[in-house]
Amino acid sequence: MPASSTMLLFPMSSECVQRQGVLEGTQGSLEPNLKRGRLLVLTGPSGVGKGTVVRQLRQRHPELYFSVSVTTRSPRPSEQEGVNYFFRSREEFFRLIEAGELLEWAQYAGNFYGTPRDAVLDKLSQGQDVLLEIELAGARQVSQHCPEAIRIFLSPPSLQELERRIRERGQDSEASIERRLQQAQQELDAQDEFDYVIVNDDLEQALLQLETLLYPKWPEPEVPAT
Ligand SMILES: Nc1nc2c(ncn2[C@@H]2O[C@H](COP(=O)(O)OP(=O)(O)O)[C@@H](O)[C@H]2O)c(=O)[nH]1
Ligand SMILES: Nc1ncnc2c1ncn2[C@@H]1O[C@H](COP(=O)(O)OP(=O)(O)O)[C@@H](O)[C@H]1O
Repeated sequence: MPASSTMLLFPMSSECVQRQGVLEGTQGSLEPNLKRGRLLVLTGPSGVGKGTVVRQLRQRHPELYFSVSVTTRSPRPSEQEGVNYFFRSREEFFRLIEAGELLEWAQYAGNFYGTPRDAVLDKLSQGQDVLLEIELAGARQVSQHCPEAIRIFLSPPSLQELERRIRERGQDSEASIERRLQQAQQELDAQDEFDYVIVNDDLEQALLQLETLLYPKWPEPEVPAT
């Protein structure tokens, strides 16, 4: 597994924000010095622990806006409408695509998933950091539109452990588990495209790495000796 890369974080600036101005009809009227939020993209194979990491991160950083996606997948017993996803019919999902209401969308393991555009762009323009937890094809679309997005790949310690986690979670049918595992290798092969790779072996360590890269503590200025 590749180690975490050491690229610096970039502030939100160009295309994504310009598109935002165009889309919202606000270009030119935006406060030039308004601090933009950062767009953070978390990707990784099913079962690696994205949801677990995101839950913990949100508890520690309630100021982070988590984008709730739209999906055509049926809710799992533990999931709630509007909290985990907006669960919609395929017809409604395709209507959202047609209406340009999704920032990105993709098909994954037989279902469709997409990011509601307006909420994300509103929060960014208000200076709030936004977190997307999305799969590979969606992450690639975001990279094209918003090259400043900070892309993080969560990787498992091994494929065996990945399978163990998906099975232990006990939320998916056997067919759905098979589809997710088939997809996993393709996703792992693409991890070098990301700005950072974090291996989720020990959960606390992975969270710490994620927090360190998202919220780096700048060195205190040295106090001159008197
Ligand atoms: N492209 C895209 N992928 C999404 C979106 N929301 C969730 N996903 C991804 O879809 C995949 C399947 O999600 P889900 O059915 O919840 O399964 P899980 O990852 O096994 O918990 C995961 O990789 C999610 O990160 C979205 O809005 N857009
Ligand atoms: N570091 C870890 N070590 C062991 N188990 C983990 C770890 N991170 C997550 N899990 C477990 O793995 C399973 C899948 O995690 P989940 O967050 O649902 O993955 P994803 O959202 O990526 O599909 C869950 O049962 C979760 O408790």
